Amino acid sequence: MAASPSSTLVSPPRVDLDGEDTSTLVRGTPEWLRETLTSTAGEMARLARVILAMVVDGYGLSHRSDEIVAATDTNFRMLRYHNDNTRTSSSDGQPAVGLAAHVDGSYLTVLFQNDVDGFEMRTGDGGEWARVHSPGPDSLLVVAGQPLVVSWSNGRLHAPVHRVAVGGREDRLSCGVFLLPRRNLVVDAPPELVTVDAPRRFRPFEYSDYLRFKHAGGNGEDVLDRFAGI
Ligand SMILES: O=C(O)CCC(=O)C(=O)O
Ligand SMILES: [Fe+2]
Repeated sequence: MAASPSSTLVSPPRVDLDGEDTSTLVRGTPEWLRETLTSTAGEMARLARVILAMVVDGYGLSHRSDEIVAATDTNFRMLRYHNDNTRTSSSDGQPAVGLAAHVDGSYLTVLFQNDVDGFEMRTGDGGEWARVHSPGPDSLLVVAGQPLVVSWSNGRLHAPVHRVAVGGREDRLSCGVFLLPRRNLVVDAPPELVTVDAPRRFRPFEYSDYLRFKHAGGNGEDVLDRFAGI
């Protein structure tokens, strides 16, 4: 059996960067770190919005990008995966897992990590796990989430199943900005992306309803199809 995620994952509450109070981000941390975290999180959120606008533009919908980007929220999360050499792998040969396999419920997620790899994506439909090696400290990883698959690509983009494997010599540290549709936004494919050759793949839904369903219905790749697939 792989180790339970909760035994290795230190997950502070997510922080709403667009809300009034970001103090929970850094409660009890020194001023210099507070400033670093706040500005890092803010820049990552800005980048996430630029990338969303690029995706929207890329589908020929640049006239909509301001409106789409304005209807987003972000939150920031810091994660520490404790090194534990005793659990390098489980009895079935699988690596110990620090964060269980899931798909993201954000439009997109921008991740930054220290030099301890562990992020893995499942290739194709239920295929092998592939380790994503960080090319260096100047790099960020961008992961598409399910709302992006629905609304800004009508199924053309893929939201990968991913997880974090642990077992190295040092702790893995990562932080991520999650760019989310506003809770009451209706997530839907724009008419421009629905054609005879590419019929509508998902029914429109309110984002908060999707989140509720996802939290109750698990993290599997099929959540979106079960919830809104046509
Ligand atoms: O910590 C990581 O590298 C991945 C985190 C992640 O996938 C998530 O929080 O959704
Ligand atoms: Fe994720």
